[in-house]
Amino acid sequence: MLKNIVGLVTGGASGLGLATAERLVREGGKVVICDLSTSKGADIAKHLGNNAVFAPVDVTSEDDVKNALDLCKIKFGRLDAAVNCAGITVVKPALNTKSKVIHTQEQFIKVLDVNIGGTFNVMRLSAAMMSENEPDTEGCRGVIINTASIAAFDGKRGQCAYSASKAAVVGMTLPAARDLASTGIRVCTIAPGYFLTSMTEGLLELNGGQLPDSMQFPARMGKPDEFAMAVQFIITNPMMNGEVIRVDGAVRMQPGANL
Ligand SMILES: CCCCCCCCCCCCC[C@H](O)CC(=O)SCCNC(=O)CCNC(=O)[C@H](O)C(C)(C)COP(=O)(O)OP(=O)(O)OC[C@H]1O[C@@H](n2cnc3c(N)ncnc32)[C@H](O)[C@@H]1OP(=O)(O)O
Ligand SMILES: NC(=O)c1ccc[n+]([C@@H]2O[C@H](COP(=O)([O-])OP(=O)(O)OC[C@H]3O[C@@H](n4cnc5c(N)ncnc54)[C@H](O)[C@@H]3O)[C@@H](O)[C@H]2O)c1
Repeated sequence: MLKNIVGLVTGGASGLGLATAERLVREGGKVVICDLSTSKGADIAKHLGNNAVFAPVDVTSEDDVKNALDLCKIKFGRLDAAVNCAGITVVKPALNTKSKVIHTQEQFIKVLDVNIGGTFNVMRLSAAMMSENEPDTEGCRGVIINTASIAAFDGKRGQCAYSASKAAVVGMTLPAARDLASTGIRVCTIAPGYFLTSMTEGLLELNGGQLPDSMQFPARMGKPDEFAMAVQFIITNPMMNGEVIRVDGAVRMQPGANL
């Protein structure tokens, strides 16, 4: 149960973030859906009803995130959980050994800016708002959940930028938990494997409809709500802090193309 939990979910208009927003509302909570102004976030919030509101946010923008937190305060009065799902990827070898095309520095930096900078921006500003909460019986004032990827550990060819960004999200988990412990704010990271979202759609087709041999069990793509179940577990378990959890069916990515 997430009754009366007020959450803020970035990337909440699609995929894993959307599933998280839907589960929050379904389980009795409230949610600020943060996503790009070009996303379907407004329609999604309207569909979810009075316990959901949309805030147009680029997670790399301090003003956008501050405006979303102000909206959260006005609409719901507090913030208990921030879930960073917003993220992008670039699939490109540092050097394509066949075409001799070199990965651009701009593309590399852009991925880091959104995936690392955006995550940190939301973490720091959300923590400031959570620190105003009255602590619960455990002394807890809030929880922050970031999204890495198994690519942080098993990066494939073409994933230098993406894997670097997700390894950084992994790397921030413990220091952030240490920074915020005295305020009673917990910080965890989920490292998903293959989940069926718009980010991964077409991957299976590109792979000739074949799942990777390294997929163990269950031998299928994950469902976005199975990610949201992990979010609910972390929110509701006071001992979950400073840890990274792979949610991947024991898959370990191999070097090659696609999956
Ligand atoms: C361009 C579209 C690609 C597919 C789109 C994928 C969308 C990505 C969505 C990711 C979302 C994140 C999901 C989540 O976090 C979990 C994951 O990370 S899922 C994994 C997602 N997959 C990827 O990110 C892509 C992985 N990489 C590739 O698909 C390809 O490597 C490439 C980057 C598209 C480059 O393709 P190619 O240039 O054809 O090179 P290949 O890697 O396929 O190799 C072809 C051939 O050459 C040999 N070779 C290539 N590079 C090297 C090298 N540096 N050294 C030695 N040999 C090399 C390679 O062995 C192959 O030979 P073969 O095996 O065929 O004999
Ligand atoms: N799908 C998977 O298999 C998988 C696996 C591991 C990790 N992840 C990670 O999970 C997160 C969610 O991915 P998804 O699969 O749901 O992808 P998705 O593309 O369906 O959703 C990502 C959302 O983030 C939003 N977004 C992108 N840049 C933004 C920005 N600058 N500001 C605000 N919002 C922004 C997009 O508009 C989109 O709605 C990402 O961080 C991704 O790297 C996904």
